[in-house]
Formats: sequence, structure tokens, C-alpha cells
Amino acid sequence: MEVIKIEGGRPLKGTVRIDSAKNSTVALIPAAILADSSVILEGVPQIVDVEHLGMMIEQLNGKYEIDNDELTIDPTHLINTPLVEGAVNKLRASYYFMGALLGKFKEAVIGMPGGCYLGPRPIDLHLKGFEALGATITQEAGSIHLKAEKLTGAKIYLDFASVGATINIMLAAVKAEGMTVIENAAKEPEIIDLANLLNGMGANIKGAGTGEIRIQGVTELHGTRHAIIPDRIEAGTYITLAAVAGDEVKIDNIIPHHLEALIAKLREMGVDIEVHTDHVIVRGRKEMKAVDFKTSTYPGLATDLQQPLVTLLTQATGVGMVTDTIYSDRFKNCFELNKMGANIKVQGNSAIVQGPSKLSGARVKATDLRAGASLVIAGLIADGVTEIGNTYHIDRGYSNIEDKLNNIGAKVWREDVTE
Ligand SMILES: CC(=O)N[C@H]1[C@@H](OP(=O)(O)OP(=O)(O)OC[C@H]2O[C@@H](n3ccc(=O)[nH]c3=O)[C@H](O)[C@@H]2O)O[C@H](CO)[C@@H](O)[C@@H]1O
Ligand SMILES: C=C(OP(=O)(O)O)C(=O)O
Repeated sequence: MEVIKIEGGRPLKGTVRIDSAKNSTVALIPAAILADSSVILEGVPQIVDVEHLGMMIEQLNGKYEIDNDELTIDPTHLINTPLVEGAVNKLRASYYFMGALLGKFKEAVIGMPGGCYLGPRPIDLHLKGFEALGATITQEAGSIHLKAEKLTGAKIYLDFASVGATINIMLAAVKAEGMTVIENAAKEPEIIDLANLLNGMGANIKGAGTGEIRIQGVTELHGTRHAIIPDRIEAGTYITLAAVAGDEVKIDNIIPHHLEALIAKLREMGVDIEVHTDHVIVRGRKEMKAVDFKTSTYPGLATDLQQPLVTLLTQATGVGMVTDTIYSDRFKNCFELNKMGANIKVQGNSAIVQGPSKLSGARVKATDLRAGASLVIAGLIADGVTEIGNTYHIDRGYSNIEDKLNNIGAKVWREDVTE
């Protein structure tokens, strides 16, 4: 079993360059199949989710070529193969092939998505959207069959501003006949990035980034070149770790506007953050006071940063409560942090953290992607060596994490150990 080992207690100093957004990239790759010629994505992060989507493009007989961080997807000879085996259940975003294949071929057969378990993650809103556009849906033995004689634009109200449902409906509607209006659409920056790619391919989408997205269907989409936005969650993770372990760390290649909720809350705790156009400088390792955090949809505090923030609170003075309004069961990291000496109680969808606690190195498991990030941060400040198992979760979303940390003075390495 591969583990990540961290020798804690080394003050961090230097620059971390943030890669492009996982949650954009994993939508942009399936979107590319809607074109009839090559789509080039600039700045693709080296993460396992991207590799898995590449395998799915190849299952569909598409060409998938990465040259450094530039990805070319050529969908010219695409075949509508059922995606029920292979990478489909290795990641959440595989479900974007539902919308993309439905949009392109009016039919898709696809297995259920994987991704982190964070509590129930139903896809009823995605299916409701496809039905509104004219698709018939049948489900059997872990796979979903979507079929439409034709797709017709519709008005679709989402009961919850779901990122996944908004994206999937956009992908299915972009070539539908007439106008689709998504009401109570998700407003996350990754939705805007997707709309920009699709519009570059010839789509007609207005309102992305607001609660009402209007999609006028077009008959053809062509290849284009698109630069992916920076990863606000990777950025937020490094900002958080710099707050507890950094002397002075520059987090570069970001859009600070996407991180306003986080930056405001960290400042409330007493963290020194200097904001510039495309980077921030964090001067950490100072006294912090505990605050409460509550996650919500964008522009609120991202649920994907909630677990790293729990680690931060273990170093602040007082009691802080972290409430996750998006996912009911995203607290497995808390039990691992307690093994390292933290004092955290989980109650319903909240974690109550009493700090400050002295953390000590221990053997822990990354139960999901951001739990992994929360344990890496804990390892950086703990006394002694921390060993983190289930590294595959971390590799779904953080590119070159050891190099990025070692470059700013950490001591992080991988080892194969017997279980
Ligand atoms: C690949 C990707 O981009 N993943 C992100 C995406 O996940 P994902 O797209 O799965 O998240 P959603 O925004 O869809 O889910 C938010 C909430 O809505 C509920 N829901 C969602 C769909 C549905 O059909 N029915 C339903 O009830 C979910 O259970 C959850 O409680 O947005 C989340 C919320 O910002 C992030 O944590 C994930 O990192
Ligand atoms: C929950 C996440 O990812 P996914 O939706 O891909 O499981 C995440 O990025 O934190």
C-alpha cells in the first residue's frame, strides 16, 4: 500500500503555483466531445480524475493526447459506446458523459458515477433536466439508459442549485432545438468556464454565473482552444496550510475573487493575507482565534474547503463550529485528526473543534479527497512523522502535491508499506 509520509514542524516559505481547476477540467473534457473537430484545453492538471476521463474518451473512440499541460481531444471518429465498465465509477464527473452523449447522439448508456462519499449524492435533478428536454430514462443493474427522439429546449427549475445538474443540463441542451432556461442554476466559477468553452465552440449560452442560464440551441459545434481557470479549491487548501505552517507563502496563479469567502473568514481569525491581482501572500504561524464556518453554494464558503478548515481550527484558540449545509457526512477526517491529538466532536452536519491542540504524527487514512488535504495540513504541523494511507483519494484532485510542498520547505515523501 502506498502512503504519503510527512515530517512535521518545518516552517514553510516560498511560492506555490496553483494548477487549473479540477472541477472545470472534468466538465470541459466531456464537453469537448460535442464538437465535430479538435478541442484544445490549456493548463490541464496532472490528476487521476483527468486520466480516467481520458480513458473514457478513448472508450468512445475519441483521440486524447496530452503534451505537457496541453490536452487535445479529437472527437471526429467518436462512437457511442456504452460506458458501463472501466473508469466510469472511479470518479464523480464521469456523469457529465450523460449530458454530453445525450446532446451529441440523443442516446447514452452509462454506469453510475463514483467520487467521494460525503453522504448521499443523488442525481435526481440531472435526470429531471434530461426528461424535461425530451429524454426517456431507464435504469437497470447499476447503469442508466437515456434516449430521446429529439431534444427540445425547456424551462427547468432546480430545487437545489446543483453544480452537476446545471452542467449536465447545459451539455444536453446546447444542441437541443429552441431555448432552454435553467432557473436556480449553480453560480460556481466552473459553470462560467464551461459556458465560455461551449460558446467558443459555437454555442449560444447567456447568464452563466447567475441563477438563470439561457441556452439557445445550435445545430453544430466546432473545435476551439480554451485556457482553464485556476483551481480555487487547491488554492484555498494551500492558503489554509500556509496560515498554520507558513512563515510567508505566495499562492500564485489564482483568481482571488473566487476565494473571497475564505479570505474574509481567515482574516476574521487573525490570519495575515495580502491580496494581489493573481496571487495572495499569507504570513501564517500567528495566534488565531476560533470562528464558526458554514458552507454554502458559491459565492459562499465552498464545502470542498470545509475539511482543511477543520484542521486550521485545531490550531486556533477557542471553540469553532464547522457546519456543512451541502453534505451531511463530510466529517470522517475529524476522527483521523483526533488520533493525532485534536479535540473534535461531530454532531449531525457539524464539527465542533476545541483548540488549540498539539498534534502528533500518527498513522491515518484519507477517507476522501479533501479529508486527505486536511490530514496533509495536520501532518505539516504535527510533531514527528504522519503516515497517510489511501493516497489515491488525494491524487484525484491535487497535482504534484509532494513537489509543491517540498519546494516551500516541507518534508513529504511516498513509500510503499505493508498493511
Ligand atoms: C466534479 C465536481 O464538480 N464536484 C463538485 C460538485 O459536486 P456535485 O456536482 O456532485 O455537487 P452538487 O452541487 O450537485 O450537490 C450539492 C447538493 O445537492 C444535492 N443534489 C445534487 C444533485 C441532485 O440531482 N440531487 C441532489 O439532491 C447533493 O446531494 C448535495 O447535497 O459540486 C460540489 C458542491 O460544490 C463539490 O463539493 C464537488 O467538488
Ligand atoms: C467532492 C469532490 O469531488 P467529486 O465531486 O469529484 O467527488 C471534491 O473535489 O472535493
